[in-house]
Amino acid sequence: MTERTTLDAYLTAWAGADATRGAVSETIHALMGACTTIADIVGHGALEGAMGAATEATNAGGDSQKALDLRTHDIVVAALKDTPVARIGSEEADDEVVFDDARPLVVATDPLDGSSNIETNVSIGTLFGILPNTGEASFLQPGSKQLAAGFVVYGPATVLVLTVGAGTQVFTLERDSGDYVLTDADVAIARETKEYAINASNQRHWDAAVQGYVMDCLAGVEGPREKNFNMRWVGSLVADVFRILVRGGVYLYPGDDRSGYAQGRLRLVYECNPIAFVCEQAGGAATTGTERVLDVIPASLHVRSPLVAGSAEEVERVTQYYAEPPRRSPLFAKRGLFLA
Ligand SMILES: O=P(O)(O)OC[C@H]1O[C@](O)(COP(=O)(O)O)[C@@H](O)[C@@H]1O
Ligand SMILES: [Mg+2]
Ligand SMILES: [Mg+2]
Repeated sequence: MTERTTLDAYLTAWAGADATRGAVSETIHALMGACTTIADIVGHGALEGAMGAATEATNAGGDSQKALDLRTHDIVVAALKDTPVARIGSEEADDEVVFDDARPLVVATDPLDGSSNIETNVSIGTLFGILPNTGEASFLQPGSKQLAAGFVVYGPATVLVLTVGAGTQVFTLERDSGDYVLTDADVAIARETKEYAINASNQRHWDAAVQGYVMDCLAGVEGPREKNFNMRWVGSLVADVFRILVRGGVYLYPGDDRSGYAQGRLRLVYECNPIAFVCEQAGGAATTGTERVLDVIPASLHVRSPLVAGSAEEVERVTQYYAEPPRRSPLFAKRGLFLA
């Protein structure tokens, strides 16, 4: 990269004299202050104490909250207190945090994504979506109304994946200066892929469409896809999607027949929508299986949604399994895999 572009320079150029864009820029700047603090905490690992320890508390989704879930929520809230943000909708608070409804924006956030990976020294992250403040129903706007969205991955490097609706950009935290430096401009997700990501331990609970899709991937060159697939599953949405931005792939968290999982595990407003916006702006796609994620009207702040996101052709292919009656590949019929 010949020219060094910082996040602040990028946002200043994008915002120009536009007041709304200025407010969005200020909000992203404040969010990144929080994320740098979180990156520092995460980077200390066990020296910070038991970050992955379960607390007594549970969130609206029924997950038991870890110490770092609560700490990161507090850090994000504190960082946005004196910004253009009127309200925060966070995974870790049942109710919205309301600052001042005269302000123009609201922020939806999953302050700590990948909670089950905290203790394992595997990448975790923070997701956010910024919406116009429309009052009490602000978080019930579809994801297509997001003014900006993205996520930070706390991995070997701390990276910010950001879209302000003008492509998807990757910035890397330069630890010495504290700057987020543009390291991959206008990311393009490969349209085709031979790699998928799904929690295969739930296979017996999947619907027929996902059963059929994965079965045909597993059939490899001898199957209907006529190519061998690889599988990767980090178990942190942010890390799995970052890999997809880098080398293509598709992430699936479908609904399944476990109790409470009819709409999958992920939350629409602060997980699926930011991912969908980032993927679409990188030339990829995101669907529930039957509907574009960004078109879904959220029933509530914490509502769940199935998610299939990543390489455009592969996402489209998954939607075909939902649209057409599932079939069994001859290979699987012969070998009896997955069959009752
Ligand atoms: O291991 P599971 O239960 O299938 O769920 C994994 C998924 O759940 C999540 O951890 C949900 O996010 P949280 O950690 O914010 O609850 C995703 O990051 C991940 O992809
Ligand atoms: Mg999450
Ligand atoms: Mg979380």
